[in-house]
Order: sequence, then C-alpha cells, then structure tokens
Amino acid sequence: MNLSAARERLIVALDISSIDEARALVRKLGDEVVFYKIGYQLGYAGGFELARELIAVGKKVFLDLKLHDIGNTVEEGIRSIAQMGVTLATVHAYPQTMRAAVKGKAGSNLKVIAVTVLTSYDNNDFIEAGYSGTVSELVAKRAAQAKDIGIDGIVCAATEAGRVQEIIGTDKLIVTPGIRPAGSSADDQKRIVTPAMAIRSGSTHLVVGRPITAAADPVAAAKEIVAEIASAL
Ligand SMILES: O=c1ccn([C@@H]2O[C@H](COP(=O)(O)O)[C@@H](O)[C@H]2O)c(=O)[nH]1
Repeated sequence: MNLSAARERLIVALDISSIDEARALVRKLGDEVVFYKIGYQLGYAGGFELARELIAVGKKVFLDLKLHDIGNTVEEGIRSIAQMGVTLATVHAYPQTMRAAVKGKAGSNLKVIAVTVLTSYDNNDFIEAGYSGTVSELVAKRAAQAKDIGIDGIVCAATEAGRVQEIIGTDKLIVTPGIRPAGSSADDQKRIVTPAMAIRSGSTHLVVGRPITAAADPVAAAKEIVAEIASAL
C-alpha cells in the first residue's frame, strides 16, 4: 500500500471559522495531511495568513474562492493569488472567466481549476436554477470548454470523473469534492462517492471536509480515508 502517494491525493477542506481552531487541527493532523483547502469560511476569518503559514512549513494549499466576475477582475485576482505561492485556485467554469484566469496565472506555478456544477446540485436543483438539460451534460460541456481554453483541471463530482477524464485527458487534474466514506452522512452534498470509488473513477484529488473535520477523531478519520485511497491506487 502506497500511503505517501495516497496522502498526496487527499485535500482536507479547512471549513472552520476560527484561525486558532484551524491551526490546532492542522497540528493534530500532522504528517497525515499534506494538502489543505481554504475557502470562504476560513479565508474571510484570517485564512489567507494561515495559507502563507502552511506553505512556509511545506504544506500545499488550495485556495477555493471560486472566482466569477468580469474578465479584468478575475485576471487580476488570479494574478494576486499566484503571488501567494498556493498550489491550486478555483474559478467557475464560464468561458470568459476561464480565459481571464489563464491570462492571470501566466508565468506562475499556480494551477487554476474550473468548477463545473457544484456537487450540492442534482438535476432538480439544476432546473430550479434555470438550466435545461442535465447536470452531467453541462459538466461535460464545461469540461470540453475548459480543455480548449487551457485550464489546468476540473472540479466535478466523482460520479462524472470518468467522462471528464475522457474529455480532458489524463494529464489534467480532476478534483472531486462530495466524498463520503460508506455509511457517513451526505450532509448538503447530492452527488457523493466513496474515496475508493472516486479514485477508481479517475479523480486525481479528493476534497474531504466534514468527514474529517467534524469526526470525533479527525486523525483516525484521515488515516482511514488515506488507507482507502491507497487500496484503490
Ligand atoms: O462542487 C463543489 C465545489 C467545492 N466544494 C467544496 O468542497 C468542500 C466539501 O466539504 P465537505 O464537508 O466534505 O462536504 C467544501 O469546502 C465545499 O466548499 C464542494 O463541496 N463542491
């Protein structure tokens, strides 16, 4: 079992409102977790400073701000993010937005990945939001556009990872949230997949939040997920 390769595939979502609690959790998780995601909840509570601290001690950081704005704002926003030294950042998978992001990251090591359809959406939510067709059709369309535009990877549910891999190829990232170990609560996620199935479906990275951060024993939960990922590699 290659546990160290498995650890590289796990991204723990630090969805916590307090920087001190986030620091304490990172300390507790120690070497078990090498890649952290910082989104709105922690980002707007001082998480950008924590991102810099994590990078300084050798962790990888995924800044998940899901940018979507006029082209100039996205381009300059991504340019600023690229200077922070984070590994990954997200934009929504709208063509204008993705083109602006590709310009903004030019010359940096930042990888920008595009969120296709949020994993909390099913086909009913999709219709309610005014879209026609199905979630999987739009995911496929946006993945093809992202590939043409030169985005580094896709965020989708692992239910769509196989199809997305066929579209974008094996050299791009396929980052999948909505990961739930068998028997755990779906919470507000609608398109959920177990860690092993996500890897077998072609996910390059799995984003896991509450199954680890809200676990009674986060270290044990992370170890179990790493072992499950390793079993599927
Ligand atoms: O489609 C998406 C895009 C991003 N996310 C983010 O991933 C984590 C998932 O957390 P869980 O607690 O494991 O549900 C969270 O930070 C979301 O903002 C997503 O879930 N779906």
